[in-house]
Amino acid sequence: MSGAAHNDATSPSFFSEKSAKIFVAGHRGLVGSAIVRKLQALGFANLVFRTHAELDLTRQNDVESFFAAEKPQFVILAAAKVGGIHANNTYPADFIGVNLQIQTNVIDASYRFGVKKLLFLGSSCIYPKFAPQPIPENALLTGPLEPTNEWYAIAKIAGIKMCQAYRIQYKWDAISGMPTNLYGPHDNFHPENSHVLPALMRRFHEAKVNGAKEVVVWGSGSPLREFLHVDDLADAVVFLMDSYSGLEHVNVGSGKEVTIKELAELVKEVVGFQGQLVWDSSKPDGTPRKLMDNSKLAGLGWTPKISLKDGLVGTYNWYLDNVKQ
Ligand SMILES: NC(=O)C1=CN([C@@H]2O[C@H](COP(=O)(O)OP(=O)(O)OC[C@H]3O[C@@H](n4cnc5c(N)ncnc54)[C@H](OP(=O)(O)O)[C@@H]3O)[C@@H](O)[C@H]2O)C=CC1
Ligand SMILES: C[C@H]1O[C@H](OP(=O)(O)OP(=O)(O)OC[C@H]2O[C@@H](n3cnc4c(=O)[nH]c(N)nc43)[C@H](O)[C@@H]2O)[C@@H](O)[C@@H](O)C1=O
Repeated sequence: MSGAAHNDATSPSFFSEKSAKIFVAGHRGLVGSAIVRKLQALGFANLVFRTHAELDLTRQNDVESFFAAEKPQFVILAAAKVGGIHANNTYPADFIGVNLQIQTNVIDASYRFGVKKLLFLGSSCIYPKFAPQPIPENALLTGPLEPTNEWYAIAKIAGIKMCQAYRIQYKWDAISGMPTNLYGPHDNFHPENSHVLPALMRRFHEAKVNGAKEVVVWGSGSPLREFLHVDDLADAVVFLMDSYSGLEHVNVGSGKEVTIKELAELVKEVVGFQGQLVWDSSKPDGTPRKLMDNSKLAGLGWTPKISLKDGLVGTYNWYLDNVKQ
């Protein structure tokens, strides 16, 4: 599917609108907080936020009242029900239901209350479990999904399609970015419900301070994952807000993959844990590989900057300053 045929729904340069009102939904999360840092660093001075407690985005009437009162000009949708493989597998109703509600309410209200441009965030899990590697954007809907995250993936696919439908029917500038696995400051370090990287960072840190000899790591260690620092993702998001107005979603990745075993060894080294890894094969591996084809974004002129090693060191320093007890 080509975006070019529907490139008629465009906005003036995002970067030239530094005083425009921008709603960053999910501004306290991993991604939302990085986008806020990036926008502030670029000089955007009219950002609007609501915490989950102030505005539950699953509540349609409250979302509409917010848009009617605030009338944002741009929306970056980084609010979602998010979690790692265990959370996705354990709470399927939340992952499909909450995400469909949030994105439907925010996308529809954005259109109806005059937002110029919206960016929706999906995830690399939208692609079939056995998609060609690296995965091009047009692999979407070409095969069965990975069962551990199909509920979340279906919601995210619906979000992409809703943006496309509003773009086609209303000539409205809604775009979608598909990030790979992310990490960085303000990640969720929950022992069970988080993603692998923060989970291991916490587990190795706690083992180091408690003098434990072993740390348990889930699965076989053989799955491959592509990791991108969230500050690179935020840079890509503002780049897309400025440079892209197409129908098709855009992959956002680092282009580099590691096995979970290699990741575990790297996190162990950064944290300084001296003991052994023990593999818990009762836990699911999930999809075997999901390296994204980033050539579309590279062709538009964007590439990532932060290496996994540098990103891990920075994230561990942030963890030491902000999370550990
Ligand atoms: N983390 C990752 O590896 C990846 C993330 N993404 C995408 O990036 C986006 C952001 O993810 P990430 O930052 O990691 O997630 P986080 O869980 O860190 O942040 C999500 C944010 O959404 C808010 N939120 C959740 N539910 C509601 C609600 N009902 N009403 C209002 N706010 C709500 C949360 O607030 P509260 O905590 O108070 O509930 C939180 O601030 C998501 O769309 C996700 O799919 C894509 C690929 C990978
Ligand atoms: C971003 C992405 O995130 C999720 O998909 P995932 O990539 O499978 O995510 P994950 O980070 O949880 O696991 C990656 C791998 O790592 C292994 N693993 C080892 N030890 C731990 C561990 O301690 N915790 C976790 N969570 N995983 C571990 C784990 O068994 C798996 O093989 C989706 O739900 C999906 O919806 C999505 O979009």
